[in-house]
Parts: sequence; C-alpha cells; structure tokens
Amino acid sequence: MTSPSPCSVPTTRRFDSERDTMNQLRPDPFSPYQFYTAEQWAEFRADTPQTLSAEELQRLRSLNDPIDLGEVRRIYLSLSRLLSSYVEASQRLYAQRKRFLDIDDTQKTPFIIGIAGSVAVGKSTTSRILKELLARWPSSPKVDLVTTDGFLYPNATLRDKELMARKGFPESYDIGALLRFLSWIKAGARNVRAPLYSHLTYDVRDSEYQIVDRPDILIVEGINVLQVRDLPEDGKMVPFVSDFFDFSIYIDAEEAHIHDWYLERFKLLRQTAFQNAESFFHRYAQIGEAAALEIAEGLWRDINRRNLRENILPTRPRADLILRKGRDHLVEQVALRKL
Ligand SMILES: Nc1ncnc2c1ncn2[C@@H]1O[C@H](COP(=O)(O)OP(=O)(O)O)[C@@H](O)[C@H]1O
Ligand SMILES: CC(C)(COP(=O)(O)O)[C@@H](O)C(=O)NCCC(=O)O
Repeated sequence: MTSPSPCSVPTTRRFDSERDTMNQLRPDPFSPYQFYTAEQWAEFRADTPQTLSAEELQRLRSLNDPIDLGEVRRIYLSLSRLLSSYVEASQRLYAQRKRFLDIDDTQKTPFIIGIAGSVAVGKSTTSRILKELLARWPSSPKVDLVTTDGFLYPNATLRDKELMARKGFPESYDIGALLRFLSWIKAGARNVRAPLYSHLTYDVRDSEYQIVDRPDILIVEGINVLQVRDLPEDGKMVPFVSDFFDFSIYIDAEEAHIHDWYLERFKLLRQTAFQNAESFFHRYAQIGEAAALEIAEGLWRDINRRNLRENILPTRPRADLILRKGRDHLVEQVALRKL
C-alpha cells in the first residue's frame, strides 16, 4: 500500500472559544504528531474488512451521535488496523522479554487502550465501536470495556467531602481503587471486579460489579484517564493510570461544539431517561424546557467545562492518537504520535 501523505501545511481553522485558540491542534514541523485529514486517514484501512452492520452500529451509538457506517469505514477501520499492529508488536516484545529473563510461563498480559476526552464528546460510542471491531479480528481476541465512572466515590461520600459539584474532577475518583484494578489486570489476575455506575441514579451501583477475566484487550474509557498527579514531597510512589496503557486515544472537539452536544443530549434525555421516576434528573423532565436548559447550562459551565479546561484538555498532548471531531460529530482530523 502507498501511504497517504500527511497534511504538511498548517490548516487555517476558526476556533470560537478563547481556550481552544490557545490549544488548537496545529500541524507544525516540530510537532510530535503527524496530522491527517479524515480522507487521508481512511486510506490506511487497506483491506481491513467492514464487519459491522448498520443495525449493530445503531445499537452501539449513543443517544445524540449520528455516526454511520461511512464514518466507521473512514475512521475506525484504519484505527482497528493500526491497533492490530500495536497489539502484535506488544505480544512479540512481551514474549522476547520473557525469553530474555528466562521466565517460563504462558500467562498473557492484556493490551490496555485508554480513551479520554470531555463529558459529552462521544467517548462511549468510540469505545463500543472499537470493542466490537477489535473482537472481530481473525484471531477473535477477547475484548472488554470498562468505564471509569464506576470508580467515582459514591454520592454519599461525595456529599460528605462536599464534592457533589466536582463530579468528574480528579478528587472525585477513588484513584487508588482504579490503580489497583489496573495492576491486577496487567498482572494477569483472574476475575477482577470493576465497580459500576448508573447514569439513571447518578450514583455508583451498590454491590454490582463487572467481572474482567483475563481479556486479550481491555479498553478503559473515562474523562480522567490521562491525568497526571502532583508528586508528593514525602517521596511516596504515585503511579499514573496511563502508566498501564499500551495505547491512548483522546477524543477532541471545539469546546463550543461539546457545549452544544451536552445541551442537545440533555434535551433528548428529558424526553427519554429523565421521564423515568427513578432518574436522578427526573425533576428536570417536569419543569419547562427553558428552565431545564438553564440548569443544563449551569452543569456544563460550572462542572464539565471547568473540568475540561482545568483537567482534561491539558492531558491531550499525552495521547498517542487524537481524533478531532467537527460540528456534526464526525471526525475531521486525526493526529498520530510519531515520536
Ligand atoms: N443523565 C444521564 N442519563 C442517562 N444517560 C446518560 C446521562 N448522562 C450521560 N449519559 C450517557 O452516558 C454515556 C457517557 O456519557 P459521557 O460521560 O458524557 O461521555 P461521552 O459522551 O463522551 O460518551 C453516554 O452514552 C451518555 O449518553
Ligand atoms: C459520570 C461523569 C463524571 C463521567 O465519568 P467517566 O465515565 O468519564 O469517568 C459525567 O457523566 C458526570 O456525571 N458529570 C457531572 C456533571 C453532569 O451531571 O453533567
């Protein structure tokens, strides 16, 4: 296959928010990333077969995500092919290291993919599609997906710590539990439990867990997965969640678009999930649309946008791959780390 050439000329793009103007993805000769338009990226698909049907895709996509099979062809098949070469290379390296150390065991180590990005940017859809595509490789690997919301502290604890308005910020997660989970997975432990979160009750589920049993590939999705922590002065060791990743992806979009998607989703949820009397947000289905949208604006501005600016967007340069979406949710640009 002849490789498509990357975009070499900086693209002139309009960024509405002041924040994005400072952080825009701008191809430059010294960037650690190689930039591709969606069309250039699509050529890397080569002969990777399209294994998803329209019905399956419908099931995988989130509420307000218009993703179609064309987008799977353009973006996700190339990504699946790239990841297959990373997984093969990592398995070879792992086997060589065992030979070097004269270790005689057949235990496998899962390949871990981290998926980061703002609330409402579409991480869930990307993660579910990747999970399906990777599981359909000819080698039929076992692929599991874990979301980090299960590792949030329960609401009772967040209330005690006065962190309810900081849900999703680094301090709202039990990072120790997430790190322990990842070390067990990497060590090849069997039947590791991951806690689960309910968007309906807006809380961690009580005594309900997902069992992760030695997958070949584990996808770990969450807004916080590329965050680094301050180093303590007492010399205590502080591993980062991303230390466990073999590959990481950041889903990116202009802040103004993510804001609109959050609001659009809130409107849709008012007509669907919030109608359920069990929903934490049920009261927002019962008030007028203008009042409900004002509340959604506040949640976006005071929690999710703040978190995006302070904790999430600053982690973008740590990703191996960045998928930059346009207004219509479709990926317009792909940046792959070359260094
Ligand atoms: N209040 C809610 N009620 C029901 N589902 C929700 C609610 N908020 C978010 N979701 C769903 O939870 C999933 C994760 O959402 P989010 O954390 O914003 O990440 P992303 O939009 O990047 O996937 C999405 O599928 C979304 O549709
Ligand atoms: C649960 C979330 C923090 C996302 O968690 P993640 O799976 O990314 O760890 C987010 O969906 C959320 O609830 N944010 C708080 C503000 C809000 O209600 O939108």
